[in-house]
Amino acid sequence: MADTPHAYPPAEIEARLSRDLPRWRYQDGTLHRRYETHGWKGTVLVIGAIGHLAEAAWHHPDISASWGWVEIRLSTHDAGGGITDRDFALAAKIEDVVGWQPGLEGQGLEGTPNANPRFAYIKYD
Ligand SMILES: C[C@H](O)[C@H](O)[C@H]1CNC2=NC(N)=NC(=O)C2=N1
Repeated sequence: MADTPHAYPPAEIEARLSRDLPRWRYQDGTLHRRYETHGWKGTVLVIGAIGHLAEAAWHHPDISASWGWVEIRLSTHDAGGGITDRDFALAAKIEDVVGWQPGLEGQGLEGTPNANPRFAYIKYD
């Protein structure tokens, strides 16, 4: 049986979020993040991306969604619902991938033409 991962106390969770994941919140015992989108297509694409990351990580968030938003809640079942390194690691990867704007990185990728409502799909915050 794999060791039970260490669960952090609230004060450490808050400090780590403030330092590393400022757009995430410690809410109802979970690491919580809300992403806004321009509509259903964007919402489904974001869910799909997070779904892949979760399966690759073998660590799965609770996901809720509607037309223009996706909410993520992370905790570790194997630690009785506590917040562990697994949650912070997956949250960081999700934030990197969903928030990725290659058009701002000057590496040759144009990025989504967000100024055009026909193509914009994530509301970057
Ligand atoms: C049954 C148990 O959920 C699984 O073994 C794995 C996969 N995904 C998981 N996801 C989350 N959030 N916590 C876990 O402890 C976990 N464990």
